[in-house]
Amino acid sequence: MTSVQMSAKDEMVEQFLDCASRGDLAKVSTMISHSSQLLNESGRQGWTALMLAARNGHFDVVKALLLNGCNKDLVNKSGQTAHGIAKFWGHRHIARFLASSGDVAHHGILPSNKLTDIETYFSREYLNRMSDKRTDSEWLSAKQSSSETVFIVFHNLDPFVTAEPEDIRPKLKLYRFGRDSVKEVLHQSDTMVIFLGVEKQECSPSSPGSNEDGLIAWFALNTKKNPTESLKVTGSDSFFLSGPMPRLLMLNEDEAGIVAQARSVLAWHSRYSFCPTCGGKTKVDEGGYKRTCLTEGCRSLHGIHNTCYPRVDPVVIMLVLHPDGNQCLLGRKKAFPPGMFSCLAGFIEPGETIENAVRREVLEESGVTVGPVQYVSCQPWPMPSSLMIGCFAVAMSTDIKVDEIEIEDARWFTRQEVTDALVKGNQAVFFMPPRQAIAHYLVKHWIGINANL
Ligand SMILES: NC(=O)C1=CN([C@@H]2O[C@H](COP(=O)(O)OP(=O)(O)OC[C@H]3O[C@@H](n4cnc5c(N)ncnc54)[C@H](O)[C@@H]3O)[C@@H](O)[C@H]2O)C=CC1
Ligand SMILES: [Mg+2]
Ligand SMILES: [Mg+2]
Ligand SMILES: [Mg+2]
Ligand SMILES: [Zn+2]
Repeated sequence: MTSVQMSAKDEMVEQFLDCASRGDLAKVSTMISHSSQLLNESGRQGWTALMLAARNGHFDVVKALLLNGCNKDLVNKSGQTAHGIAKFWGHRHIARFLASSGDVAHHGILPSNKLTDIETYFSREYLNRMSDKRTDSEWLSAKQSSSETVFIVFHNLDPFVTAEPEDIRPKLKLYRFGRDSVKEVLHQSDTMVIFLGVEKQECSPSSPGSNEDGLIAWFALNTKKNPTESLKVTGSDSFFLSGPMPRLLMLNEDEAGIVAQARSVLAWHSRYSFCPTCGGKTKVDEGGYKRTCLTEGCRSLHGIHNTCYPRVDPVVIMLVLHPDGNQCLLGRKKAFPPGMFSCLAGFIEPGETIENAVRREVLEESGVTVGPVQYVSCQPWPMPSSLMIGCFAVAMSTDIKVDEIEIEDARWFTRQEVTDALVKGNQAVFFMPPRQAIAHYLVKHWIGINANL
């Protein structure tokens, strides 16, 4: 190696150590991404970047260095580790972090990556959406007139259901109408009709000859006026499932997914009557999955516009885990029923990754800094059209400062406390959202109870 190369390397190490010492996280991260060998380099007196960052209280830099795999056990010429240095200079969080869980990703704070398949309520796909058929208007109208087609009916976005008395836990079933029972409603001018899909072959073995392709199509209708009088209903215990939440959580699991799909699309139609680009009238296309502007020359008619398609709002919902691995962070929104605590959550903003949304929302709502984020599972939430993205997140700081506008209280709860809340129900000091909510799944998964139970 020539002396020029040597000095270039020395210069880079010096620059790297200087950035760590000053807490320049952006520069440190860029330099590591170019040369990970820098991580364990040392300068004067054997001080590494980790020691310098720990000395000067730069938590973010310490975190980044560790997450990138630097060795936290190195000692300088005075025999000090980064942990000893942080402790000596009074940076409590850093010392605690370095001591107990410095190498967070590998110290078992996050449950193992090997997740059993978590199937959340609203996520089961009972139907095959057959999106390729949405543009086949002939096929769609043939299916609408088929006697085997199933229609489900909503009134102001509330599904028409029937009680299943034979079940131990009372569950509601969607009332499945035939073509003739909804004929009148289908022809009313305020009725919105959308195509949902066809029954998967394994749940409806085709009976040859009964109809052309043997596929049983499902459609959903929504009306503004109460259509009860025009519907032909047999049996007595059937009704529109109206009232406050958690009414939609009372459906059987197979059909909850159908309602998630239908209700979100129907809610979109009920809210986006006019073209968001020009304010003009629109027509419904593609089996209800598109609204096309009727104004000639409207910009929304060229290219793909998200104003024309049903919306989905991504939300992060996260169980924040304490660096000690034994506590999790739960909070209370003012609107929650007294005594209920849940995971923190928030809408993902434009141009934001899932991980950054988790970090931002947790910091905004609780003042806690988050490091590693791990995706766990997700859940469609059709009130009206969120996708709840469930994650675990490891806390890098533990002091709580709630934002007070959104969250009225946030606390660390031990494994034992959340286990009691899930198992003991009313006798526990607090309670969690019902088992159908993804917050419940996340907590169960963390404490190692089968989340699908
Ligand atoms: N199942 C559970 O345990 C929990 C579920 N949630 C759900 O997660 C969702 C998001 O949580 P939040 O804490 O309310 O979010 P958040 O923390 O982002 O705050 C909500 C505020 O964000 C703004 N906002 C930004 N984008 C929005 C959008 N697309 N739609 C509506 N408001 C938007 C509004 O000002 C709103 O008041 C809500 O639908 C909530 O019901 C929230 C907490 C716990
Ligand atoms: Mg929130
Ligand atoms: Mg928020
Ligand atoms: Mg927000
Ligand atoms: Zn338009």
